[in-house]
Formats: sequence, C-alpha cells, structure tokens
Amino acid sequence: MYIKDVSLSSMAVAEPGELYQSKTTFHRWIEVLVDCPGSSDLFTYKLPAQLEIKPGDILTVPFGAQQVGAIAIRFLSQPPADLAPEKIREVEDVVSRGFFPSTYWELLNRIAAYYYTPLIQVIRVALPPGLLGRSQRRLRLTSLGRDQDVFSNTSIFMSPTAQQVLQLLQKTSTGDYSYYYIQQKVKSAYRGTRELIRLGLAENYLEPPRLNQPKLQKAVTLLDHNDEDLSTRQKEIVEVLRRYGGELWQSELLQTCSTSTSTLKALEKKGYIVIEEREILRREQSPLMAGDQAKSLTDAQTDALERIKSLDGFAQVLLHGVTGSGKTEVYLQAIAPLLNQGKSALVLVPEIGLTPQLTDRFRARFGNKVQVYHSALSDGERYDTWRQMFTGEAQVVIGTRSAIFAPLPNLGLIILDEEHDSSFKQDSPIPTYHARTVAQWRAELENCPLILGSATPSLESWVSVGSTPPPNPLPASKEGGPDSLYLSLPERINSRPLPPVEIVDMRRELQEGNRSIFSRSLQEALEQLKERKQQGILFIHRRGHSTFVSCRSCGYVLECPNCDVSLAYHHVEEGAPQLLRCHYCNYGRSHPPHCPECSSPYLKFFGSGTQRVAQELNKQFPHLRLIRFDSDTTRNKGSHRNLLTQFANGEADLLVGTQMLTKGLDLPQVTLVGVVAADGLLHLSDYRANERAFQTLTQVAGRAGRGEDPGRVIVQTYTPEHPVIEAVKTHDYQSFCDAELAQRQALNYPPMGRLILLRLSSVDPIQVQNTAQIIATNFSSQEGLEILGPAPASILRVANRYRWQILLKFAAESLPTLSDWQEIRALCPASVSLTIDVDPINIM
Ligand SMILES: Nc1ncnc2c1ncn2[C@@H]1O[C@H](COP(=O)(O)OP(=O)(O)OP(=O)(O)O)[C@@H](O)[C@H]1O
Ligand SMILES: [Zn+2]
Ligand SMILES: [Zn+2]
Repeated sequence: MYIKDVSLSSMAVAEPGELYQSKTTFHRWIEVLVDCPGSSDLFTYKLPAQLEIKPGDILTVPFGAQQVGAIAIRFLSQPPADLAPEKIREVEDVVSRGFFPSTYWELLNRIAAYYYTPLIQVIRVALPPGLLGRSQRRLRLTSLGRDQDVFSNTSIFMSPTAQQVLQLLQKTSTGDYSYYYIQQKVKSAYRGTRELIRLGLAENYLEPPRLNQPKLQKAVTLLDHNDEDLSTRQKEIVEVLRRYGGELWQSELLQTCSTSTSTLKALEKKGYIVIEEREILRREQSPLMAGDQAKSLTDAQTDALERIKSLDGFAQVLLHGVTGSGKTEVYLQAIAPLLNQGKSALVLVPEIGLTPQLTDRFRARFGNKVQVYHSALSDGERYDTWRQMFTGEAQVVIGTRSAIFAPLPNLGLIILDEEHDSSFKQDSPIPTYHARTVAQWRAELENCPLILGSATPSLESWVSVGSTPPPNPLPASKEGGPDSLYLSLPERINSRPLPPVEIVDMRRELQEGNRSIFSRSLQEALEQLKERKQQGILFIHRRGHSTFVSCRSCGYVLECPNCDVSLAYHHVEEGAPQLLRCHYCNYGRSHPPHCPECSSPYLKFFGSGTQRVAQELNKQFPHLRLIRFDSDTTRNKGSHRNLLTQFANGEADLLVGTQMLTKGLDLPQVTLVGVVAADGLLHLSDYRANERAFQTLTQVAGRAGRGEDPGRVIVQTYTPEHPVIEAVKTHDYQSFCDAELAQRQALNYPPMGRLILLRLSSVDPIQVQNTAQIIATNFSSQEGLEILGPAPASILRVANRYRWQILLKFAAESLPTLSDWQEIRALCPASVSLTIDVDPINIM
C-alpha cells in the first residue's frame, strides 16, 4: 500500500538499523512531532553535535518564540529540498530518553498506519491527558550546583551567562525555575543553561502538568521507643499508632484519637513519632477486600489453565466458556505465577462501572497490586495510576478499551474479558481502533499470550482460532493457526445446568386478548418471585434512536428489497415526512399506514424503554420492589456498585435494566430472567444484528440460575421462528455460528471480507452530500471492491451536522491497493469532516 501521509510513513523508524545513529550513516537532521494544538505535521530540526537522540525520545525544540515539547520520529540524511539548511533550527535538548520502549513505539506506529491516523493523534490516545501538552520544562540545581560559589577561586570556570543563571537559581530555596522564567530574567539564558547542564551543575526536567502534581499528605510514623516520660493522653496516641501497624495519615490519627496537631508535635519533639509529607496515590478507592484464596479448579478449568501456562511467548487463546463456567478463576490463576516472576498482566473489560464484581475479585486476590485504569478516572487519578504502571513493578491493570495502552514495561499476559463486546471498538474520534486488534499486535510485539474470553465469542475470534467448526458439544480444544488455541469450558461450575429458555410468541398473546407488555408466562413467573423469595432480572432493549417497524398482528418486518436487512425509521425533524430507509443501498420509501402483508393498521415502532416497563410493573405488580439499572440511574460515580449491592442485599426483587445487565453479573439469588421484547435486537439494520442479538440474549439468559436454585428464562418476541431465537433457546452457539458465517461468506461481510466506513459530516447538507458523491466516484472500480452508498446516516442530522457515509467492502481478508488517502482527504472542503473507520462495528 502506498501511503503518502508523512506521519504514516514514519513506520520506518521501527525498522531495525534505523533506530540508532550509526557512525557510517551520519544523520544531521531529525523529524519531530511537535506538541502543539492542531499541529500534526512533522517538523525538521538539526541535530546538535553532542546530543544523542533516538526516535521515541522526548525533546524540547524551539517553535516560533516558544520552547515546546516534541517527540523524535526519524532521522533524515538530507534536509528537505524546500528548506534552506541554515533556516533549520537545532533541537534544544532531550528531556526523556527511551520514553517509549521500541515495542511500544512500534505499536503506536502500526495503529497509525492501519487506522489511517496521524501518529500524534495515536500518541494523544496513549498518553494520559495533558502529559505532554501542559508539561513545563524546568531547570534545577544539582547538589554540585548548590555548593558552587561563583565568587570563590575554587569555582568551576564558566561563562558570565552561566554564572547569572546559576546565581538566579541559587537565590531560590528550591534551586528550581521554569525555563520560561529564566529566559525572562537572563539574556541569552539558553547558552548558559546548556553550559550548566554540561558542567553537571544543573539538570533539566519536564514537570508534569500542575493539575497532576503528586498529592502530598502528612503521615505519622511511630518510632521505636519505650514510653516512660509520656502523659496518659500521649500514651493513648502511641498505642493507637501501634495498633495500626505504626503508621497512619495525620488526619486519620487526629480523628481517631480526637486530639490536636500540637499534641502530636509535642510527641514528635520527644522523639516518639515522625510527621512527614508523604505522597498519596490518587487511585480509585475501593472498599477493603478480604483476602481471597485460589479455588480448587474443576477439570475443565484445570485443563485450560495448564494449556495456558504451557504457552511460551505469543499465542492467541480463545477461552470459550459458557456463562457461569468460571472463566475469571482461570484468569486469576494464570496471572498469579506471572506476578511472582515479576511480570505484569493487563485485563481489559467492556465497561468498568458495570463490572465492580470482577475488579473486586481481582483486588481480593491480588490486593494493592491491582490498578484500575479507565477514562472515567479524574485526571489526577489517571496520571498517578499511569506513573505507577511506568515503574515496572509487577501489577495487574484492569481497564477499559484505552487501557490497552497502559505503559507496562514487563507484560506477561493480556486478557480481554467478554471479548465479543462492541465497546472495545472506538468509533470516534480517530484512531478508530479495536482494542482486540491492538491487543493482538501488542501481545505479538511483547511476545506474550493473549486470552480472549467469552461465552459468546465474536465471529472474528472464532474464525481466527480455526474456521473449521468443531463438533458439538464443544471440544476441549481445537487448533487454528500455529499461534492460536481454542479452549473451552463447556459446563457451569458444579455441573449446574444452563437455564431452560422459554420462548413466548407475543402475536399469540395479542390474539388471545392479552394486551399487556408482559406475557401470561412472565406474569406468572413474576408473581412467584415474591412467594419463593427469589430475585429476577428484566431486560429491556433500549433502542436509542434507531428503530424498526413491525406489524403487531402478523409480525411482518419492513425490509429492504435489495438487501437482507430491515429498514430503519427516519424522522429528521418535526413535520418532515416519515421515511423508511436502507443503510446499505440507500433504498427509501415512505412509512406505510398499513401492514403491506396483512393490511393491519397496527404498525408499531418497537421497543419500550425501561421507564415505561417500570411504570407498567408498578401498576400490575405493586408488591414487587424494583431497581432500575440503566444509564439514567447510574450516572454518578459508584452508582452501579450501590445499586448492585442493594440488589444483592435483597433490597429489591427485580432488577430492570438495559444492556448493562448482560455484562458479567454473578448474582446467585437470581432465578428468573425475562426479556421483554427480543425483537428490538433482532431487526436492526446492520449486518451484525444477528450476532449481537445472539450474544446479548445468551449473556442475559446466562444470569439466571447461577446459584443453588435452578434458573428460568422467558424471552418474549413477535418472531419466535427467528434463527437467533432458536439458537438462544437451544444454547447452540455452534449452529448459530455455522449459519451466520455462511451468510457472511455469501455477502463478503467480515470476518470473511473487510469493511472501511467513511463518515462525512458538515453543517451544510448540500456540501456534505456532494462531497460524499465525489469521493465515492473517486474510488475506481477495483476487482473485489464494492462501494455501498453514499447514503445518509440513519440519523441524518446530529448536533446540526448532516452525516453521510460510504461503505467500502472488500472481498479479500486483506485490503487491496487503495487510492491515496491524502488525496481523498483533499477532496473534502474545509466545511466537511471525514472520519475513516477501519473495521467499523456500527454502520448505522
Ligand atoms: N473452581 C471453582 N469452584 C467453585 N466455584 C467456582 C470455581 N470457579 C469459579 N467459581 C464461581 O463460579 C461463579 C461463576 O464464575 P465466573 O463469574 O468466573 O463465570 P464466567 O465464566 O465469567 O461467567 P460469565 O461469562 O457468565 O460472566 C463465580 O461465583 C465463581 O466464584
Ligand atoms: Zn401484518
Ligand atoms: Zn438495501
């Protein structure tokens, strides 16, 4: 593939031999990425003679009138033709060497190239917010510099400028100023500072953003002493300290002993205690966990663990374990020996708030070796956690998508739990990476295993560990490529059965006079909950914007005549015509008043939200206590945990919620799971709709019957004959996959074919449409490339921007030669923005 974008072709730095300045090829210029808002170009600088620089080093360079942070990208043996050599400025200094280990650096480069994203944007995703941006370069005295008296004869010889800077620094108690300040105070300070550094009298460093300075707090430490000359009060304090292991935060001690700082100071004076500032790490706080021991494993778990432990270096492992089969225990026991070897592990989960239980289990097992890293942390927490990771101490990092960039130097294992989950994919902004793809590269580069765990693996992962389907029931293992391994946990812990799934035909309910959103079956099950002192979960699919239209009388779903997808309902604004549209070929029609199949007027936009269901429940089952569990009720930090704890404590009978319920909840008291309307999942206008529906329904069903009491699942639908419903009923992942893969194959959809989605948006509806048209025609028809669209996005206008899209579909697994992306971008006028989504997951 030919890529002209400069920042993309910087891949070259990762090639061996290019990394270092060798004596034979003497480089005199270097291209750097400058950390300046809006700048994504590379700039050329001259290499100072004495300074050794490697790609990936963090530098300071003069930029306009400022000194700014920059990252060294690659050497040039020729200056660019359009730049006069004498105009090129020199790199000022290296702030941090080897900041990016070479494997990490290569990872970032791969992401930039694969996702057509300028490298600086990738770096911004990887680094904690503001690390480079608001960092400040400072100069501070060394101990040699502190003791240097410029007026004495024994002083090291230095220029007058250097003397001035030295004296300036010596005047402060800290011996430390920002470069900016020094430059204000001393003329041509630049040369002076260089000189001081060379003489070992000063050193420069990059100060982290102010906001993220380490947080200090006073700690009180007990010294070894016999307490003879103490008052009773003082003795009490010493006793408290001793009970707490000899150390407490001062604030805690004051509170515990109801004493004052002056009492403590008196104790310090007597030499019994020391009070000092200590850094407190702003890590996510969690309740203290009781220690937890490794469980003795089932046979299937033992097999899986042994296979994992025997791996040496990179391998991709699909751990396919049915719901409640104990995958987490396998992760924990795979990680334990690594920590003892001084290695770290990275565990990615779909959404951290939704899985406090998982984090708790890790904390209970590994204590403070566990770090949590995700974007909902405050900047301070993120920064501190990031620094902790950087130390290289063996640790377990649990985080969401972006934690794949955790700077763990000594990585021994990467795990993606619930690997099928679509939240591992970033749709915007660029890079539109998939954490699974990045994890695969990272594991390869670090030469460590990658475990993909799921009860409902993505078809991508299923195919990648060997596309020939194994026999049913699931085999213990199957072989894919040389580096891939399939492991299965086919049974629940203690051989508990998977819950039976009852499918209720809602058309029948209507025919037989039940107009409630709850079938008679579900009503009866809800009635029984209270009697039996059991708990239940009701799943409601919230459709957000997109919807499908179906006939309440006959179940007919309006579909596109040209594609095998349902039509989406479009209603751009009040008063505008109601339209049905296909997102793949742009076929459109008006919304019909009657069912085209049976002429019934009961056409319905499907899906009632949690709120409506909760109201309905309150009306029909006033004695059932509910907890609503959706994005409205879980907005605050810690609210997931609170609601789940309430529920686990039996403060409610029913948990009513959305997608959130499907992710890893392990509540043994739950016996009933009800799906109010499965149809909301089945007819989305997306080629992945079936896969997603199967995964969601199987996962939510898997919440039932995990404890002693057997579970029961009731799925309500208007299309009971749908193949997804069939597969969920029989817990048959295998046949579902076979059928689904055959369809994907026929239509060249992933994982057989490949997709790239171009999303265009603009405040100007005409311009965006025209641009989409021009870009689409620009893709010369190639063998194996199909261009779908341009078509308007399903919600045409969002935040006053009109959105169009072009879907590129490739028959082959790898991408063929495409036209130059820079040229494509150049076709967009300034008012139209273009996002290139590689391997898109959301096509609507
Ligand atoms: N060897 C074991 N012996 C006894 N209990 C176990 C064992 N392994 C796991 N468990 C328990 O079984 C329950 C289910 O395990 P876990 O939550 O890991 O399942 P899972 O495979 O991740 O399920 P899901 O995919 O549905 O989230 C947990 O409560 C766990 O503590
Ligand atoms: Zn009908
Ligand atoms: Zn169509």
